[in-house]
Amino acid sequence: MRLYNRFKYAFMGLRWLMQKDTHFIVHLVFGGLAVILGMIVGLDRTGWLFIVSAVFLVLIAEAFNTAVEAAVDLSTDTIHPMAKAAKDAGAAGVLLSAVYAVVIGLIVFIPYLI
Ligand SMILES: Nc1ncnc2c1ncn2[C@@H]1O[C@H](COP(=O)(O)OP(=O)(O)OP(=O)(O)O)[C@@H](O)[C@H]1O
Repeated sequence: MRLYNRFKYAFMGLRWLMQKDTHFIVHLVFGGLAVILGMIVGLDRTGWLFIVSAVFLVLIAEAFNTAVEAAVDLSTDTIHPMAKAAKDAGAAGVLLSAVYAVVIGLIVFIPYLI
């Protein structure tokens, strides 16, 4: 696939996530709030590295989880243990990334806020 097409389809995926996946929007809003808070408290270089990494990790996990959900829904419309396992594992990935982001947020921001 040509480089141009790869970017084109990736941006189509981003647009789809922003139109159809409310969880992705919620993560985007929280990520934006973390960035605004970072600007307000004047994060140092290391703080920005961790905050930006945590924000992107959550967005990436949500994007892959949504892809798994779409693929599962396409593959079956019946109740199946493997469909449940795939969706639950995807949700677990998002949960782990969100817990990581909260822990990083607390470690980075608490010293600035006290
Ligand atoms: N085909 C299926 N077979 C068995 N269990 C399923 C199936 N589809 C969904 N589930 C179960 O229901 C849960 C919720 O599924 P659902 O498709 O509503 O995803 P979701 O996490 O609510 O995502 P969204 O709200 O973005 O659609 C899954 O985590 C899984 O445990």
